[in-house]
Amino acid sequence: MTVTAYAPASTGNVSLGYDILGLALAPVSGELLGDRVSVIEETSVFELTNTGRFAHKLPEDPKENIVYDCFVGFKAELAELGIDVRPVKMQLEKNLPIGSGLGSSASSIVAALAALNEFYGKPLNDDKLLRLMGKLEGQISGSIHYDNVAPCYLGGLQLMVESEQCISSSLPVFDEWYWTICYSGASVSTAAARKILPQEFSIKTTIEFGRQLALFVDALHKGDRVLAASVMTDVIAEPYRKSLLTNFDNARAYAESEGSLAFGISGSGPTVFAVSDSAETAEKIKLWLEQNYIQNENGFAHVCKIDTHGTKVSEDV
Ligand SMILES: Nc1ncnc2c1ncn2[C@@H]1O[C@H](COP(=O)(O)OP(=O)(O)OP(=O)(O)O)[C@@H](O)[C@H]1O
Ligand SMILES: N[C@@H](CCO)C(=O)O
Repeated sequence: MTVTAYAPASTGNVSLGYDILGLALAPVSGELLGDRVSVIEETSVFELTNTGRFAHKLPEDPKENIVYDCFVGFKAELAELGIDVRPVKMQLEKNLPIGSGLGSSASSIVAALAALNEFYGKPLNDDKLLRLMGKLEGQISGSIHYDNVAPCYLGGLQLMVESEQCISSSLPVFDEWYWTICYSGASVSTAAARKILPQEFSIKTTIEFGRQLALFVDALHKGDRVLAASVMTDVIAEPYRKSLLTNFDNARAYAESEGSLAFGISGSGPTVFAVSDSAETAEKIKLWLEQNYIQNENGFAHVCKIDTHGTKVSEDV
């Protein structure tokens, strides 16, 4: 029986929470914005076929696809439980662009592991799966960060806890907020965008980062949208990364002139996001970004809400 998992796009950092905050995205149009991975059947040799809009951007060798590493990692975890996993035939529908800032590798990893786990009767619990997802994401970006895999798998707005007991905790969200996202069509390597950041920050920046994050979480729990929006600025990555993004300052200036509540880089970019409290403003910003931020035929924009469901697994998706 074929098992298919859909894992949504995600925004890491959310400006103010570098590596600590992430949220899952669902276009209000109802379109899917995420990868789908199917486990079709057991076979004698591992097989992977790629379909979808961005399949042609994937490595040609299936063994260089992160989905293969997911299979290898999953097999090793099950071996520790005394369960033997035979090679499988898998399919990846690659709907998210690579190096987009939308958690593209995370989406493939999460969908692959969720589908494998379901196919084998759920031998791994959420915690084990999340730790494995983080490890595989770290393999690609150079260091483990859960701010894409956790919201992608669990849905909602997630705060990275990373304790022995728990990887991630779900935060309250504002249903009134719209998240306009726009991918320019360029590719930014997450590993490279991490390398350009300083290894140390001043005490002033450190205090500002902590203050903002604390106030944001407090504001979410109090339901104070004005306070939450007022601290959504990025003192860690944006000052260094924005030079990688063509037309970033103009895009921010336009979004702010239209009354957006916050504007920033999604993950390591080049996707940007704007938060608005009306569908009309969100659509207006989307239109401007489509006309002025997109650079080539690979780009796109969506008005989204937070995807509170996360990964969906089904035997007949
Ligand atoms: N299924 C896959 N999906 C995405 N990238 C993959 C996949 N398999 C292998 N890769 C490789 O992993 C690397 C992903 O790079 P990177 O981490 O910069 O992109 P990303 O995860 O798509 O970024 P982002 O999180 O910003 O969307 C690329 O070198 C790509 O070729
Ligand atoms: N927190 C990660 C997200 C990458 O999508 C980073 O900004 O490098």
